[in-house]
Amino acid sequence: MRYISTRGEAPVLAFSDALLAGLARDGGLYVPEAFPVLAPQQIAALAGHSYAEVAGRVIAPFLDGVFAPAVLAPMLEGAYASFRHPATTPLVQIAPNRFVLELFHGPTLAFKDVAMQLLGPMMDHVLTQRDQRATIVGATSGDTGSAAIEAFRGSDRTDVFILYPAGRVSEVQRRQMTGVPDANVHAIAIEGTFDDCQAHVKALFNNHGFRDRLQLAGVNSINWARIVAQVVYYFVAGVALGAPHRKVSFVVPTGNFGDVLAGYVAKRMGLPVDRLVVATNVNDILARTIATGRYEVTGVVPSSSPSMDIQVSSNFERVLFEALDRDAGALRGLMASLAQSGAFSPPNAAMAAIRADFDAGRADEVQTAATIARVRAETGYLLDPHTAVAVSVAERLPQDRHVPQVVLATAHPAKFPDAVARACGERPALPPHLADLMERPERTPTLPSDIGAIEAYIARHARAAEGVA
Ligand SMILES: Cc1ncc(COP(=O)(O)O)c(C=O)c1O
Ligand SMILES: N[C@@H](CCOP(=O)(O)O)C(=O)O
Repeated sequence: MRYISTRGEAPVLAFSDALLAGLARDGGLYVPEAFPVLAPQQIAALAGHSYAEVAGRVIAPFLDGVFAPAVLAPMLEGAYASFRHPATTPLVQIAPNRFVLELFHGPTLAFKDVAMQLLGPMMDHVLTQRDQRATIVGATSGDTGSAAIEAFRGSDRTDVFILYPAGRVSEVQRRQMTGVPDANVHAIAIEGTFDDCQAHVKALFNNHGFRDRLQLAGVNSINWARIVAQVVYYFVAGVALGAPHRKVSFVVPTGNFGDVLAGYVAKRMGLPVDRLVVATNVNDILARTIATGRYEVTGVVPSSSPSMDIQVSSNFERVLFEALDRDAGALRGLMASLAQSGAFSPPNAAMAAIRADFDAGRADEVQTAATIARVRAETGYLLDPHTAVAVSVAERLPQDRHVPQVVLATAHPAKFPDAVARACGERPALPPHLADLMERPERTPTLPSDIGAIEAYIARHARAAEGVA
């Protein structure tokens, strides 16, 4: 399996290079040359296996044989041993034919751990083989940052620089990043929005001199390995609910489009997915695009689901590439229009292709809070605000009673205690391993939203340019 850029002008890479590359050198995103397909018998045979075993079978076709089976199996076992639930990502029924897929049992209480706990050892393995260091740069609206820090803290091969929007993540999210003492971890507050942070990360990759000197690597969902690792839980949930013999729909709280893209990849790989529902908060660029056919960036509005306070949605580029029949030139045109005017309109045929797989909806702040309160009162289940956005959207869509609907529960409610308390009067407690989080000393510089200042900070603190000691 080789990896090509959505913009068609970057080198074709093997998996191990795509793993370390982050953004492609032409500004595009890496995708596999073709999607591997699992036959119905192979999908049926996933039933009854552990999460790590299913992961091995789903991920293997993407890996180019980079990891020998004797390396990959323990890597996967180790990654998912850090989860606090024996099923890793359990399904919980909350209504007739509606389930939540709990993705938050990892160390930092959000779905990002599912991929990041694997990305850490994968990168470490490749860097060790090459006797190389990397400088990891990432942007976060709250969850990617803590998951990446947890996965890479203390590593001698990597320094981690995470840009987060000052004052726009929850206190728990901030402290999970800033309360980590390891010297290779740098959580940097940026005076701007998540979109600013993400634009800066892309600018760092697009500065090829800086990128090569610091050996930059990315852990956002621009990294294809993040997407692949997330494909696994769609198979796990689908098989548990009857796939390949029965279709399943997924409702996905969405910001950067990485998670729902993983569902699309699962479908392309043969999982019988009926609908993929993109659920947004008031930052609804994706819901608007799917409704109107025009992708138009507006300002980011802070919400009670801050991890989805995103307007420039990176991975939409990957699905657009597919919808354009992989016409990289046409994609470059749309991206040039985005850069120039903050908007583009895909051709009608591309929008029709997108709508063939995706539905979309939005939930505002009142709907989100009301959903948390009502679901708690009616079922006893406590939703986090991101999951509540998706449940609210799911409840307002027509549902096929023959198709089970899975809502992805992307975060533990204890990450957002203030928003949950405002909604239903209860303040969820952090699990024991984070019980002292609020007392841990914080370490976080604040920088202006300025690429020069960010580059200078990273260059001063990264060890990659020095080589391996
Ligand atoms: C809790 C939570 N839910 C949903 C999302 C949206 O996921 P994606 O950006 O993959 O669309 C995020 C951030 O990515 C998140 O942290
Ligand atoms: N919601 C994310 C934003 C970054 O998304 P990613 O999937 O591209 O890493 C966050 O919580 O940081």
